[in-house]
Amino acid sequence: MKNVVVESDLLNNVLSNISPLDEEAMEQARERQDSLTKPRGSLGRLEELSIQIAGIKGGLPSIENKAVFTMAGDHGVVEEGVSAYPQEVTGQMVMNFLNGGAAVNVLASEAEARSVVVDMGIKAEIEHPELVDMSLGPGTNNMVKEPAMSREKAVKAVESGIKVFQEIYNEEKIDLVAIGDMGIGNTTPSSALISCFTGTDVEDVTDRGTGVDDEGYNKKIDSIKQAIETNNPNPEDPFDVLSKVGGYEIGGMAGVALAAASKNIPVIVDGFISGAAALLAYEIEPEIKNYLIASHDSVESGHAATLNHIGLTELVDFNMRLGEGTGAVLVMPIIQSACSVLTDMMTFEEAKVSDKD
Ligand SMILES: Cc1cc2ncn([C@H]3O[C@H](COP(=O)(O)O)[C@@H](O)[C@H]3O)c2cc1C
Ligand SMILES: O=C(O)c1cccnc1
Repeated sequence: MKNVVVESDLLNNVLSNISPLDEEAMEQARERQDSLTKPRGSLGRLEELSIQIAGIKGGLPSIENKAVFTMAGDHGVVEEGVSAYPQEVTGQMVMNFLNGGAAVNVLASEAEARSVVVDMGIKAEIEHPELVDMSLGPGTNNMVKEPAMSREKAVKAVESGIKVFQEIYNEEKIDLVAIGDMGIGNTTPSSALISCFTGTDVEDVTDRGTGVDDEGYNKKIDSIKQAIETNNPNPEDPFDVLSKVGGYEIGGMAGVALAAASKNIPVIVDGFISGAAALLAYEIEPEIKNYLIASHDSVESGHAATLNHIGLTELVDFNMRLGEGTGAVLVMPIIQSACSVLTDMMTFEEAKVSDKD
């Protein structure tokens, strides 16, 4: 673990329960893969995935219950003109999630995954029985002028993600988790976080998000640079970085990921923003790396810096750049297939197929 001072029993308890993968279970899975009726290694990434998940779960994996956590937050920095869309879209999309009309709903339904929608701090006031209210306020401060949030709120954001996960998990066990985001402007703090944690130049981790024009793109780069200069986040201290240039939903997603890993559950990372959250979780506890599965290669160019830094390789590249958890739920059936191959295929001996000499 990094030298992080964490002022939270809840968080420290979760972190202490993120263990190295079960090597024995992985070796057994590897041996079983090699005994199944196929040339060795012929199912490629599916084999690797099944071995990883066997290591996470400590035995032959079976995946039944799946959930996607879509965490929403608003961002003070939108007043700098960094997004192509107006801020009210955040709340409107949260309503859309609750009414089942968004891309993540459709894809989650295909994957038979439960959709959990969390208000981590949006401007709109929404009353809905299905909305999980963890609001830390009506959006962050404008990070160009001041820290996006206090350190207390940064810790609370991660704790809130942990609490949401634990509550849902206690209702019904989950075998596979996806993290997703909603928050107009949130590619801006994501780029800032990624730049700070990976040491990559701001220009190289900043892209066009919802599709800003050249003017918006330049404002975005200037805002990120200014925010980093004004607040001087310490890259060695993940909560300092989150508080100064982050977002509530980014902290929330990191909390969900850490809590899921502490229960031996694989966590599927979606795109750019969810990637920034995974990176934050990794900076808090590097051991989480083994629990992460990168779903897709976001069009947002800076995503590669995140994946390279953690050491992840995406499963698919579908030219997607939406967020919400869409890419993550899309690959759920692939992950499930990987596990089914390991558990349900017959061995050469069982199927009476001749193995190679
Ligand atoms: C209708 C709509 C639905 C979305 N769903 C996810 N995002 C995505 O776009 C936003 C980030 O891009 P930027 O930083 O450029 O604002 C986030 O809300 C992200 O989840 C959406 C954006 C829009 C407009
Ligand atoms: O990769 C993503 O998740 C993404 C990229 C751009 C805008 N919103 C989300």
